[in-house]
Amino acid sequence: MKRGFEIVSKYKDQKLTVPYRTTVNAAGYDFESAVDMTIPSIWKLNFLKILWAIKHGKEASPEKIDHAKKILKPFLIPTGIKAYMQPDEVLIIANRSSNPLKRGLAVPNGIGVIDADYYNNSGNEGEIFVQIINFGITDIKISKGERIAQGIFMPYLLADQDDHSKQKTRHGGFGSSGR
Ligand SMILES: O=c1ccn([C@H]2C[C@H](O)[C@@H](COP(=O)(O)OP(=O)(O)OP(=O)(O)O)O2)c(=O)[nH]1
Ligand SMILES: [Mg+2]
Repeated sequence: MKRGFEIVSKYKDQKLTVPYRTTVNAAGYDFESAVDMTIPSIWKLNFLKILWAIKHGKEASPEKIDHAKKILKPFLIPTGIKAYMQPDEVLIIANRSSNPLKRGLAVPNGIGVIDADYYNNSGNEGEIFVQIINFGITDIKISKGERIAQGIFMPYLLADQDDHSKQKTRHGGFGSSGR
């Protein structure tokens, strides 16, 4: 077992498909969305943010601010997939090139870096999410089973100055190691 994909336990009975390549020499394994979801247009989201700020201004309570942050956050599409690989390998998540052209969907982090130690981490079992922003003017519906991004396994190199004392055990993703 060198590298590959598994379905995370939360989705085990939901008939998900593990990522697959669609042509003989494709570098990327296509990932499908694990859920139906709508990605609202960023224009609409920003408009809502402005309305919200005008309404609540500085007087908003911390609870209200938390609520607003929740509904206005960038969208993470769950894939229900985790990836195992060798310790000196990484899985790069890249957008499909058709997404910006046809649907106005971009990956705001440019590429996603899925670390080998993300697999089976204690926080979220290593579920891979695709961060997506809809820069178009209409909301976009994503259906369960629709291909949304692709993952490419790569080897990575260490620097001469690599400092073990800075390295902790991973317990999640998306800022789990702090700011
Ligand atoms: O598009 C992405 C990018 C990252 N991740 C997961 C896997 C990765 O191993 C982990 C951490 O990613 P990264 O190091 O890029 O983010 P961070 O903001 O530095 O978070 P952390 O503090 O958890 O390292 O989040 C995803 O599921 N999808
Ligand atoms: Mg990190």
